[in-house]
Amino acid sequence: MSKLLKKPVKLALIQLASGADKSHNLTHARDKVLSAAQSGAGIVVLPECFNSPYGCDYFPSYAETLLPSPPTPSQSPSFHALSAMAKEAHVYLIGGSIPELDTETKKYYNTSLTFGPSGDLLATHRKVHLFDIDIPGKITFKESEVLSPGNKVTIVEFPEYGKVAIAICYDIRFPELAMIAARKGAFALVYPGAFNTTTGPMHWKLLGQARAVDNQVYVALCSPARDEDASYRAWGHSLVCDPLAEVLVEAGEREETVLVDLSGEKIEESRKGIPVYGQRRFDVYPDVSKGEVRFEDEV
Ligand SMILES: O=C(O)CCC(=O)C(=O)O
Repeated sequence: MSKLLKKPVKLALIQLASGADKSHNLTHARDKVLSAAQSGAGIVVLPECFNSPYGCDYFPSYAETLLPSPPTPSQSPSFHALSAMAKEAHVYLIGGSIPELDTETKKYYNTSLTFGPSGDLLATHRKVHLFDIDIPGKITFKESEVLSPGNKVTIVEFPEYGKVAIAICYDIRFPELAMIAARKGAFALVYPGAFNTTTGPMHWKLLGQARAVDNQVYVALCSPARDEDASYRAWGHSLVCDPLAEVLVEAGEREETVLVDLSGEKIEESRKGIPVYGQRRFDVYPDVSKGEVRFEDEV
């Protein structure tokens, strides 16, 4: 048995086409999750903001309340839909992300919910690094105008398989999160994300491969499908890199589900062949996974 990934598993990334109608987005996601499970997937991933269009203008009107947990169905229809689809499909479901409103603090977050095959909530990740960029003439985006950042590293244990790290989109640009998760024993880093037609071609695949080669783990990036009429045009190209940073599977721009088999042996082989994993010089520089790392939400 592999140390990190207890048994092989099929991973599905659903490059979902979402629109303005939330309840349609939820039923559409359910259909896709069920069909991924029918194709043999044990772990299924949805994209960032899978229940809404993506953009600062949309966060408040689509936001749902998650706390105290569990929320009621009227506080969070997406929580209940995700829980039900995980249970019905009997999969581990990394439910992309949804806009969240904490009614106590009045703060909005970009939040990912992960459910187990019994429909139980396993993890919540609020996007830690907000997408604030300004490339003149190309793209200016300031999530921090509306959203607040999360404040923890998220690693979730899937009892049948092992540990998976979850972070959202822009979080992938910060290698520390990935390094910490890999050194804490994650076999995969999963990023629901919605890059765009400027930074997508520049960095999407490169960042997936970079996090994989640095950490010798699987890396999965799951985008929404591109909507040419939307104010924010997602890059698409959902992909999975193996621990040698080879891209195993890559979607196009439209709605599509990509499936790939993950095996623990592949992680161990890659680490045996190129043993950087055990050659680090923590006498020369610090190990970011040690010391001040927050794994729990600050209340
Ligand atoms: O980092 C990028 O280029 C895109 C990030 C993004 O779209 C996001 O965080 O939602």
